[in-house]
Amino acid sequence: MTPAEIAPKDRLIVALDVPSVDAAEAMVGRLGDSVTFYKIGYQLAYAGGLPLIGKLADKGKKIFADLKMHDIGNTVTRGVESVAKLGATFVTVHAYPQTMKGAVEGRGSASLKILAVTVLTSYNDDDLHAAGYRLGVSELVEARAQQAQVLGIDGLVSSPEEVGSLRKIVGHQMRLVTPGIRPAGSASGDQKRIMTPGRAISAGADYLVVGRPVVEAADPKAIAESIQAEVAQALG
Ligand SMILES: O=c1ccn([C@@H]2O[C@H](COP(=O)(O)O)[C@@H](O)[C@H]2O)c(=O)[nH]1
Repeated sequence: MTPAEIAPKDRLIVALDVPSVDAAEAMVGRLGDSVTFYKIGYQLAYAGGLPLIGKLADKGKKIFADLKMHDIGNTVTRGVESVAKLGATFVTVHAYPQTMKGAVEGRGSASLKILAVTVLTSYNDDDLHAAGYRLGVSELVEARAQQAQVLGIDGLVSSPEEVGSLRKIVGHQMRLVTPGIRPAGSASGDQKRIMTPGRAISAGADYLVVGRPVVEAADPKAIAESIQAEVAQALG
């Protein structure tokens, strides 16, 4: 599927950042047919949420397993081989060369797509320097994107702020998936590189990941639908 063929509604990925499988199933029930794509990350995965991948996939939903793997190459390869059997559409690894190489090997010819997390959206230049990096956010994101492309990674996770420069590097061959999305007026929380849904799509993002603004809303379905409407408007 080319990016242009992705329906506006399918571009919203709701992060099921909730404490239990029961809470996740209740949220999916409240969102109903409005939301087609879900992300399962640390909070739910470590609360027994991995079997939900197959369960939701059987109901026609797409699942992004945001496991952010990072280990020695062989362990990543074997981990990705296991995830490939769960029914997820995307899985994340951190964008380190050995890790990405191991992940591509583990994916083999499976339909699972590997996304490399470039620089977490809660980081700015100061955070990177404090962690011992010489490069700033934009330089590190670009360097990692180039490595990811050479290694055969399917897509990149970055903030929407980097999407314009990433498109110039990777063209339309790789999916660009952006957390750090905040509808106008919503709290940024710990996110430091943020954008509204409409601006992120106009910048060239393929998918938007939204957690707290949806799952902590009084009416999650209404917020999800308003984000999808903003996406559709930005796509024209
Ligand atoms: O760089 C990254 C990579 C992953 N995430 C994940 O996305 C969601 C965002 O949730 P919000 O509540 O909308 O901030 C969350 O699950 C993160 O683990 C990210 O934010 N940044």
